[in-house]
Amino acid sequence: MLRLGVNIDHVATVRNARGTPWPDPVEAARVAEVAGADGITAHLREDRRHISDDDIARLMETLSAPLNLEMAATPEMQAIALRHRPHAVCIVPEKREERTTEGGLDVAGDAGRMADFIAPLREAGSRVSLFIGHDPRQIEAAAKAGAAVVELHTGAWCDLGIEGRLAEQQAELEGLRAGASLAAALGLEVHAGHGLTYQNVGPIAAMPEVLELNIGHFLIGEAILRGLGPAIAEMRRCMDAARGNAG
Ligand SMILES: CC(=O)[C@@H](O)[C@H](O)COP(=O)(O)O
Ligand SMILES: NCC(=O)COP(=O)(O)O
Repeated sequence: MLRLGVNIDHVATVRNARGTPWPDPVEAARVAEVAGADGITAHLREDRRHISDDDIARLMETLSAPLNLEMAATPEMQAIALRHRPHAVCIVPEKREERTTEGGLDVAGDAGRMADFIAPLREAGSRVSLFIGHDPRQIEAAAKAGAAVVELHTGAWCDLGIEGRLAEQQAELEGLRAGASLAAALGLEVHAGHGLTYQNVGPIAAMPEVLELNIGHFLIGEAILRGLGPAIAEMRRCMDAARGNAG
């Protein structure tokens, strides 16, 4: 079964554009759960541009589905994760000036620090995931650092499709396939996400090693047009069709 984690960050983006309490990402999480999301993902950025500390506290209080807290590898974020002990913590690279998460973590170049950062989170009971590209060096380093999961960054695959660079997109897909297979062989659970849409989710969902997709920006955009529940149902249909278990 391929799980769908719904990322609610950009409900908070709309809320924060006006400084009102609405739309509430926690209410969006509740709607997503009812619509069949297997989990909720929220990225608490250091600059708090969308999800806030209070959102994380309320998600922890009210959510039945597992929460996947995305965060940078900083002492501040580690303390927040240790206080809340979410089901999963996904460590992502973060740059203040970026529009969205660019590339994956450099685990190989920072192996000791990453292992030290992961250990207390794991001891606190959170499943630790590292958001990385498909470079074999990074996957091997993630396994050595003690991660339970790797989430493969699908952003480049998605962007190459938008730009019509189809040969390069195919090469990127081959890299993701090889990465998924290596990660599973090393005993890591494999997730994928970033930039996924109804149109491009198929080849990623079809990879047998991938057990979870985290999808946000596109789904929240679709929710404006057709409602969050129907948008999630359509994404689930696309995922199931690609996985070969369409009803
Ligand atoms: C880590 C990741 O891929 C997503 O959580 C994404 O970062 C959503 O947040 P932004 O759109 O602010 O990058
Ligand atoms: N980790 C990826 C994620 O949570 C959602 O990314 P996006 O669909 O908002 O690009």
